[in-house]
Amino acid sequence: MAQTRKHPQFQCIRPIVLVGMMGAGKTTIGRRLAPRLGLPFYDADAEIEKAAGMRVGDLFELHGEKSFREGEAKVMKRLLNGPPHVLATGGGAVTHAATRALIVKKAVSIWIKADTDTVVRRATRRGTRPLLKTGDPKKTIERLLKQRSEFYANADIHVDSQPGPHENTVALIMEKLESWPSLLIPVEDDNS
Ligand SMILES: Nc1ncnc2c1ncn2[C@@H]1O[C@H](COP(=O)(O)OP(=O)(O)O)[C@@H](O)[C@H]1O
Ligand SMILES: O=C(O)C1=C[C@@H](OP(=O)(O)O)[C@@H](O)[C@H](O)C1
Ligand SMILES: [Mg+2]
Repeated sequence: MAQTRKHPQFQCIRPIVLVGMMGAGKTTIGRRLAPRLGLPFYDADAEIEKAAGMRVGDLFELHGEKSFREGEAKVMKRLLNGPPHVLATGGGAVTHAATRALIVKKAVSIWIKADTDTVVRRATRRGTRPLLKTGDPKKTIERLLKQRSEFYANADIHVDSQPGPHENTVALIMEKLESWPSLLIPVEDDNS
């Protein structure tokens, strides 16, 4: 569900897209970042689930990864062609060439990074990631990271997932966005 809070000091004029591996914290951090920017929050997986009327795991099981990727690309296109927002992508969204091009054209992208063991621990916690249900999760993560690193590395901003409260990672991202040219535009204070 989209969440907005008005920010009195600036308007963020481009979508902010979070990329990175499963378990890096895109959904968790994105949800907290959006109100700081006065933007609505969207999670690509949640949007796919809404459109398909089923959970990501069931989509993979019933229709396969290819069909999921098609749905994911459609959702990314719809959101990125809309007004500014914070968008947490699924870890594999960047494997789609048109999606990558759209991110470059429309958004400021942020790669949330975490080491492999951290990613494995976090991503396997709830058993909701179909790609980690079979085989050795660590080997799967290492393989996917090899395939995807060059795409993640193309992100405009790189941020290491911070230890401690989520707010630490949000604060680091805010710092970087504040110095990103022509992104946060000052707005008039109505009361002045
Ligand atoms: N900086 C962090 N420190 C500790 N735990 C985190 C951090 N970021 C995310 N998590 C936890 O890791 C798990 C996966 O996070 P999630 O936001 O779903 O990742 P993603 O969307 O990138 O797959 C969640 O349980 C979340 O609370
Ligand atoms: O890395 C991937 O291919 C996937 C990541 C998941 O999202 P998160 O990155 O939010 O876990 C979800 O889209 C699906 O399970 C596939
Ligand atoms: Mg997520």
